[in-house]
Amino acid sequence: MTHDGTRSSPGLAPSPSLFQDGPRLSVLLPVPVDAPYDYWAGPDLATLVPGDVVRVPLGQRIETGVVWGPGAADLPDHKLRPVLERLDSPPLPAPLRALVEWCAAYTLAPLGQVLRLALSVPEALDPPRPRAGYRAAVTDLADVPGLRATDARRKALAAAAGWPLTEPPPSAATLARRAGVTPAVIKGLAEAGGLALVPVVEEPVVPTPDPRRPGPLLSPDQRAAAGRLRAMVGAGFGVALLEGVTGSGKTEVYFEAIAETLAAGRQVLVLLPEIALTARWPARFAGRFGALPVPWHSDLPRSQRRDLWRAVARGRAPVVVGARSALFLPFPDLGLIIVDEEHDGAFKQDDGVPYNARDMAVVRARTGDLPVILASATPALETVLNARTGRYRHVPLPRRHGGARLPDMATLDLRAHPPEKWSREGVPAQSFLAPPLLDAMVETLTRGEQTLLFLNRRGYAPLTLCRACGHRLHCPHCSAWLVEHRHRRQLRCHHCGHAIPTPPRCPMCDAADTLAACGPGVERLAEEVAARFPQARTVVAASDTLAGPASAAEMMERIEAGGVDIIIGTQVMAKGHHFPLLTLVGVVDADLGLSGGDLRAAERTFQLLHQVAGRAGRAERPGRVLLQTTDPAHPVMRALVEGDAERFLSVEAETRQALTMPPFGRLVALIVSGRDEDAVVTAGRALAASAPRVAGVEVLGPAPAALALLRGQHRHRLLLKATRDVRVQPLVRDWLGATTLPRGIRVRVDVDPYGFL
Ligand SMILES: Nc1ncnc2c1ncn2[C@@H]1O[C@H](COP(=O)(O)OP(=O)(O)OP(=O)(O)O)[C@@H](O)[C@H]1O
Ligand SMILES: [Zn+2]
Repeated sequence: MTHDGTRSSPGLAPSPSLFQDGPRLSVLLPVPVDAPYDYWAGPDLATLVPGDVVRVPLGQRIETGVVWGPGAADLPDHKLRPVLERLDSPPLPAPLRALVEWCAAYTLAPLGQVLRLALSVPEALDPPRPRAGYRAAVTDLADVPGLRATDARRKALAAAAGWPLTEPPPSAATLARRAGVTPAVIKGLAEAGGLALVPVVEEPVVPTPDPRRPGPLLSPDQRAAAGRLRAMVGAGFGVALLEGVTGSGKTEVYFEAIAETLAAGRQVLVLLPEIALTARWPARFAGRFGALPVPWHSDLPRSQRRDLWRAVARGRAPVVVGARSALFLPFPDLGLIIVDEEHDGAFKQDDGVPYNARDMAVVRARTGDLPVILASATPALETVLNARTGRYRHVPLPRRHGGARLPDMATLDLRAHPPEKWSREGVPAQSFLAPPLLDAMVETLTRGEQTLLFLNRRGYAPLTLCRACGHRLHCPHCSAWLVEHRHRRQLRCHHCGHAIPTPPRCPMCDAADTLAACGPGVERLAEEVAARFPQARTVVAASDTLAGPASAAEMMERIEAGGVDIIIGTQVMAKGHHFPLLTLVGVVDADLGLSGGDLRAAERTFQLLHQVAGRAGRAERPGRVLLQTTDPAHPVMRALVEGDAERFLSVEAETRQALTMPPFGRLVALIVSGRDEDAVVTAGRALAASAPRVAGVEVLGPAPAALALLRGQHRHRLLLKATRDVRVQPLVRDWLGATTLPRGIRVRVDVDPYGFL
């Protein structure tokens, strides 16, 4: 992991005048190419500078690209094609171009493909299309020849004449509403010449947060932390790890650094995992600064993204809060980056360019010479080590705000306390809640407090099995079981989305009524809770049961206001939320994330469960957490119960060091995929045979990937493991460059792989 600020960044060297050697320059196109192409600028375009957005011919097409630098001169003059035009968009800022270069060099993705992340909304580069506005063309209707002065027309003209000059001329609909007439009246009057049609280019209105609004009174701990973060603003590149226990007020503290940056007139970027579902963050920000931040994520409508992209590029968006892709927005004057929940795996992008937004945020901070704050209650091991070695400033918040205590954690051994069946219409049904957890739920309900049952599994049951023949229903395109979603009466693949209606008979042996659900998902848990606590107000919160950000926010408000007794939730409930009445957290299957060969399985489970536990007892009432497990002695369970993150991380670090695993070593995964399994195996073996033989480098595999079949593609994996001093990128580049792949076979490179799918 190299998000440590040690490598030099390409592209930051001052670019010489582009036209030193004649009007030749290079243009990078957002297509999968490794380098920019040369073009000729012509006398009209002699003022082009790097970053300018231009249109150029490419083959038979016209493409939009970015002026990257002087030409490479590897093409004779007469073959050069001309730049067609420069678009009226601010140049892509130099620090962003440097990030694009860095990201491509690090991830080995084609340079043009990374540029595409920065030009994610191409229509934002087109000149904004004007809309029709109407203003009065006459002072009196009598001045319009041949027009009958009706009451409606009079009202329309009066409304247009009275429109404030400080505001853009209104649309037909707006003016009609103001005048109390139909839009047809407005249009008719315009045709007759009583109103003039004017083109109006409307800039989206981005509200301005006010940094001078007073924040809450900070505790001495918080004040000290905020002071250190404030001091970093304006002082150039620096990384701080803001490590605060759950409920310690990390958000309030980094808000102070945001205030400092805004007061200096610079922009702020806040990266959050799963933005759509943490809809409370913008409201909280607005509470502090009196205006909403600009949101950025893939669920926004395209037209809105176009407007926001433009606003950011023109420096008119003071604060952007977004998912990882917000990192590639063209901020002209970024002054601070915050990565909240920095340990979250959602910052790693798995398809397209496989980058980790947390690491790239550090790179962006360096290319822009600005500070970045990584906030977490359970920072990633690599971040902790960077803080320990002093590479990052460590800013701790050791206590919960307002004297709230951290919750009491205990394991609940499922072998000693097996769940007891409950009765569904007289038929015994399997239970997933052990008696001590049920007792705790009863106590909590009696006190009028809330329970969160945490189970990180969507749907009704993760596996459906035929009791007659033993057949397991799996996805035809993936090596994965189909997950039952009982509400929708479907079985779905959570990897490719394949869905079938729940079959009435076994598709293998055709027996009727033999298909049985195995294991719990949140829907199945909800069924048990409804039967055992019929009076309780229960909600299920999972990414597929929340209809969108608005309904998620509505549910969170209801929970906060005490309108819910029992919450059954997946990881969307794990972080960020602050529910004062929530005092009991039951983790239904604490062992769930620990199986599988994932390098970070233990670390991730620890982080996730710690986060979930942190939802309990955040206000006056103390909280309690019960972890249902079959292995209470597991180091993760012990670290959680003993509240000893430090020791857990030390053990984890020792283990990884012994195995030269990240962050003590480097990993690059190569996924070989194709429709024909034999061809995939052969290509995998050929790659292994030509693997680099260098000291400190080891190549493992090929072996079937954990998802050996995904969307109909067979997948085998090779893993290159190297000591930290090895620069893996040139090795992998040469290795793949020397290999010719048979048709239909693809190799996907993933530097610092996260998921081990
Ligand atoms: N100084 C303060 N004055 C008033 N309220 C505060 C103060 N500090 C924190 N709080 C409140 O305490 C709660 C927890 O704070 P916050 O959400 O910032 O903590 P956090 O460390 O980000 O929590 P987590 O990591 O668990 O999400 C919030 O409701 C916040 O408004
Ligand atoms: Zn599938």
